[in-house]
Amino acid sequence: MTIPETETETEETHVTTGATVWLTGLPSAGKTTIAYELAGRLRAAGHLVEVLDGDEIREFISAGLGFSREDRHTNVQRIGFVAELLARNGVKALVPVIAPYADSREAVRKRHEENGTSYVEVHVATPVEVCSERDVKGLYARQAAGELTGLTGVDDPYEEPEAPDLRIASQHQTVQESAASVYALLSEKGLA
Ligand SMILES: Nc1ncnc2c1ncn2[C@@H]1O[C@H](COP(=O)(O)OS(=O)(=O)O)[C@@H](OP(=O)(O)O)[C@H]1O
Ligand SMILES: Nc1ncnc2c1ncn2[C@@H]1O[C@H](COP(=O)(O)OP(=O)(O)O)[C@@H](O)[C@H]1O
Repeated sequence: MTIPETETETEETHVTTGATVWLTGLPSAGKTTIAYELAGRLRAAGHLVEVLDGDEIREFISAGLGFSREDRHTNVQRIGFVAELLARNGVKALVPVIAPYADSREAVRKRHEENGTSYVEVHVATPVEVCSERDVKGLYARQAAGELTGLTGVDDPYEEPEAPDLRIASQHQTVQESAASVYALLSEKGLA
């Protein structure tokens, strides 16, 4: 069978080194913004990219789950499963998801290791004071007003990664600088 020329060209121009890049951090830390900025840069360089946005995942794959420790763990394992599938098949799976518990994140890392799939952990380490000022979705204000409990980093735990591949102090950087630092890390690791 003759492969149409256009398909051949498409295959040749795509970078197919897959990896999961997990951006963990507090609400409003900058996870989603950095993920989409990085996605644009990677796509421009020919990478296959998917962003597994926490809000979208909770609407579909994790519909019905809340924010208890158990539900957050289940949510993170489901996302980790999908990310690993994508990464194993040549996609850069960018995951801007809080993932507040170290054991949940470790289980995802282990699953990647078992499958020989690259996994990169980025801690978007914006301090809670800055996050609550940004308050992109108004969650910090709602918590302060007593309309919401169990907000990560305020009255619910966030276990900081002890040894992430990269820690980003987004309060001292532009979005472009933060995304560039993740891109540079991927380059160092031979993934970009
Ligand atoms: N109680 C509480 N704590 C933390 N976050 C909350 C809560 N209620 C709603 N939200 C919003 O839910 C968004 C998705 O959360 P995640 O799936 O990333 O959380 S988790 O990893 O399962 O803990 C998360 O998105 P981001 O703000 O982008 O981090 C929050 O905006
Ligand atoms: N260096 C930076 N990296 C990421 N976001 C930043 C940075 N500096 C300022 N911001 C701002 O912080 C906010 C982060 O929101 P968002 O990405 O939705 O956070 P999260 O996904 O962690 O909840 C955005 O308004 C973004 O423009």
